Amino acid sequence: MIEPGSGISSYQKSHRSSPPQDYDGSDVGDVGVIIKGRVYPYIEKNPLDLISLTGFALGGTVGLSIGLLPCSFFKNFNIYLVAVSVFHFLEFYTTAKYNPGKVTSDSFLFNNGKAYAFSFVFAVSEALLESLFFGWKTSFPTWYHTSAAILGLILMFLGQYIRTSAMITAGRSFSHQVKTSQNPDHVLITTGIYAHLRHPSYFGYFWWALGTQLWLLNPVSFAVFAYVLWRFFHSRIQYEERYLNDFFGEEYTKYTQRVAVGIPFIN
Ligand SMILES: C[S@@+](CC[C@H](N)C(=O)[O-])C[C@H]1O[C@@H](n2cnc3c(N)ncnc32)[C@H](O)[C@@H]1O
Repeated sequence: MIEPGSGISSYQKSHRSSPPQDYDGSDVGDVGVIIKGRVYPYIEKNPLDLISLTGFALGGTVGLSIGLLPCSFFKNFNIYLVAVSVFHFLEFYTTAKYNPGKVTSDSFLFNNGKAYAFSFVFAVSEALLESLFFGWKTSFPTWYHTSAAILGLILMFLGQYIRTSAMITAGRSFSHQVKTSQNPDHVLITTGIYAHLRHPSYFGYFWWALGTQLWLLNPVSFAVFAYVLWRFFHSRIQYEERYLNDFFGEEYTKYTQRVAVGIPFIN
């Protein structure tokens, strides 16, 4: 897990003996270093062998899922695997490009807790089991099966777009872990997608995840995801906003009065 900033820079922590002359000593956040005025990822938290293998596995999953589409009996499942792979790839890529001081191998967001892994296995199991036993899953017999799948696909595109836009807009103020102490480079973001949604990356993920279950025509997982994700984001937003109020005071309070969250029943 990423440690919160503690006043002494990550570079100083890891290179206590002799920093190079072009190191300007600034604390850029959690794990990055500044060399010649540019922020670089901290190498010890970015094992290149693991990162390249993860990239290969994600690319391989996309390639295989698309390549096997013609002989797949449940094509929505192949597209689902593509969407999940693209999601995990974009988590790392966007952090690496727009927030390099905080990128680590955890930025792929695979180590996201037991509940996350369990919900993936649950959704995949439901999709595959039902597709074996229920014809409606693969043949879309009525307009509402087709409409649910199309709505799911739209939510997946929209949710992914909004989540990635949020990470790009927030830049160095974004972190996968909620900050409980303010880093020197943490500024309040209220522009771009944050002018329309108060927690766009949560909004994006919430609707993306529900979209995947509509696309898979997974009624049980859809209900479970809706309940679990709503509860998770409800408490996470309350927790996160306590610290944002501490960091930014009245400016943040005014922002919360002006901009909504966009997840039902979360104010
Ligand atoms: C996983 S990011 C999620 C950001 C935001 N909740 C969202 O959904 O787009 C969590 C970090 O973002 C920071 N954060 C949330 N909203 C912010 C804002 N409007 N400006 C700056 N930082 C923000 C929090 O302090 C937290 O450490």
